[in-house]
Amino acid sequence: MIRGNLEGVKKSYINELEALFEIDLDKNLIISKDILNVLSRISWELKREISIYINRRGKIVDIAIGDSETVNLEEIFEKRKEGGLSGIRCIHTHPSGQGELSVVDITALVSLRFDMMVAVGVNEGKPIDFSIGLISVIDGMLSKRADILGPYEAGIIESIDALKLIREVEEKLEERVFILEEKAKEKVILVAAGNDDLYTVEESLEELKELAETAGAEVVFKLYQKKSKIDPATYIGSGKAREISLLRQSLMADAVIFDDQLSPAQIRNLEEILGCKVIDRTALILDIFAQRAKSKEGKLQVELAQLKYRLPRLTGFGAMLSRTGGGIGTRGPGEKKLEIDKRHIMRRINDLEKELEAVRNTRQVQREKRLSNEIPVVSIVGYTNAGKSTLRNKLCEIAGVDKEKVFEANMLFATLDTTTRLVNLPNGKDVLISDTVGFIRKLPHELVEAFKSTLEEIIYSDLILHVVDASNKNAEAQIKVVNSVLEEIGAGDKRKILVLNKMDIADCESLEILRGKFKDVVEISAVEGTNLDVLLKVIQDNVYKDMIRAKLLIPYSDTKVVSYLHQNNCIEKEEYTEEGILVCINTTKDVYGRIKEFEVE
Ligand SMILES: Nc1nc2c(ncn2[C@@H]2O[C@H](COP(=O)(O)OP(=O)(O)OP(=O)(O)O)[C@@H](O)[C@H]2O)c(=O)[nH]1
Ligand SMILES: [Mg+2]
Repeated sequence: MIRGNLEGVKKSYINELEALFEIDLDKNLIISKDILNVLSRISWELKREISIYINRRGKIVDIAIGDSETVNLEEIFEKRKEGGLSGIRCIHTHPSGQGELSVVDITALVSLRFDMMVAVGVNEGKPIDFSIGLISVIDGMLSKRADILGPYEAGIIESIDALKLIREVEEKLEERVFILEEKAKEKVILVAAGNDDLYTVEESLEELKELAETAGAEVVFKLYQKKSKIDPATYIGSGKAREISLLRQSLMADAVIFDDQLSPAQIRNLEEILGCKVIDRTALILDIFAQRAKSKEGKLQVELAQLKYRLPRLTGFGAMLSRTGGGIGTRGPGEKKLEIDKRHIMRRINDLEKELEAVRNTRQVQREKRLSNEIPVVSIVGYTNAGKSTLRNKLCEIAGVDKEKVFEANMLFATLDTTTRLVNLPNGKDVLISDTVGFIRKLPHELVEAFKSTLEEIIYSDLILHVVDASNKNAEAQIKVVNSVLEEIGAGDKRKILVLNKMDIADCESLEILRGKFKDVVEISAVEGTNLDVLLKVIQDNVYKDMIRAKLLIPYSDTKVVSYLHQNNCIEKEEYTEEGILVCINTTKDVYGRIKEFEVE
């Protein structure tokens, strides 16, 4: 619909202007010459200004006849970032006038935060010249002033890259907009598609909602499409995408989050259609990890994963958004901003890999030291929020040798760094218990890869405690996910104990089902400390399963061996005789293997 002062305007002109809505402009152009010619001719005939409003995708969103003051512009605006540009540019004619911006034009520009304001001088029905106004950025914020380019000759209008000019403004804004976004929660729409697998689509969306909220977003709508075939271009069908686009505008959402990993092309296409930031499940999880990572190693790993994820996605619109977007899906580790230059990124990836390699070597050394101590290592693994950290802390509380606590919280991925503590078993022997990062369905491959050095701890452990939130209705599916991640990292064959946690709040029915499906489970409540003595005993039985009892005679020239045995806490009796020290030990195969030459009957 054409708006404004239509009094006495011939129907043919209206029709001609209306036909312009059908044209898809090159989004980089301020406006095409063809359209400008039409506007100039009609404007000249009517002796009235004509304004045309174009969004970032090159779509004409409104056309108005008369002064810009006579139309309500607010209605056509897309909701954009607080403190940022509106996403709409305005091009208007000055019939029998100059292509210069008037005070009214500049006021409209700064108060409505247009991407740009362009005035075109028209004479004898033809465009003559034009000027461009862009809001000046002062101290990282949009000011009340404008920078004016031109006037230029109308003929060159197609040679100017409009998006480039807009981006330059936004780049200067970047920091401020980022801060503003951190305060205001981003409104997001969640979308899932596909068939039910382990989870139903609804359950999957529920989990995505928790993830989105963990990342700091506000979910304004959830929708799903049950579909067996995924559209290679747009993931969901393009009709559905257009539907979401309208929904997004009416709900004023800032981003749409998809419950899957999307290809770079899918993200680009969806951003085009939806006109907003598109975040996939991987980017979302990476974002949460970026917020959580505390240790140097954790940060390095997350940054590496993010860069590897972003590298193939740094083109076109996406690249621009990743610079100006801020907020969910684009947060970097720490305060650091990601650079868009691919070469920079490759270099950074290279450096990170080297740094991580060094960290990995240190871990290796620590591990070897630990192995030579022969203290068995027990890794606690499980789905995120299963209660791993709570259990580790509780075990330390009742049997710990050192007491430093691990962060536990009712949120996803509270723990990112593996932490290891010494716990004393009922038989007086020690085990090292390490808490690990939680697993999740569709764990991004980039993360598994980057977190290898942390996850390697699991491969080298003697026993795995697989903690399950028995109160979660998806417990069984979560068990499967954890098992498949364990397979993926090469820990599939490790000795495992299934620990059903949160017995205090689990309902009987689902417990029965779990008990029926999985044998040899230990049922506990980490919070209430129920059955932890049983768990410790089970750990002991497993870790010290292949214990060997032996009697040794160690000559006084080899007292080092005795200290070694002491270190490993395996001496049951010690007696000083004339020939040497007589000791009875109860120990693991490994320790036994090292000292068996001293065995006596
Ligand atoms: N009712 C009940 N709540 C529990 C129990 N164990 C843990 N929780 C709660 O579950 C939430 C998650 O506990 P965490 O120990 O942080 O879980 P986690 O597995 O370490 O989670 P991530 O580190 O995020 O992967 C917390 O709010 C705990 O208080 C339990 O036995 N019963
Ligand atoms: Mg934890």
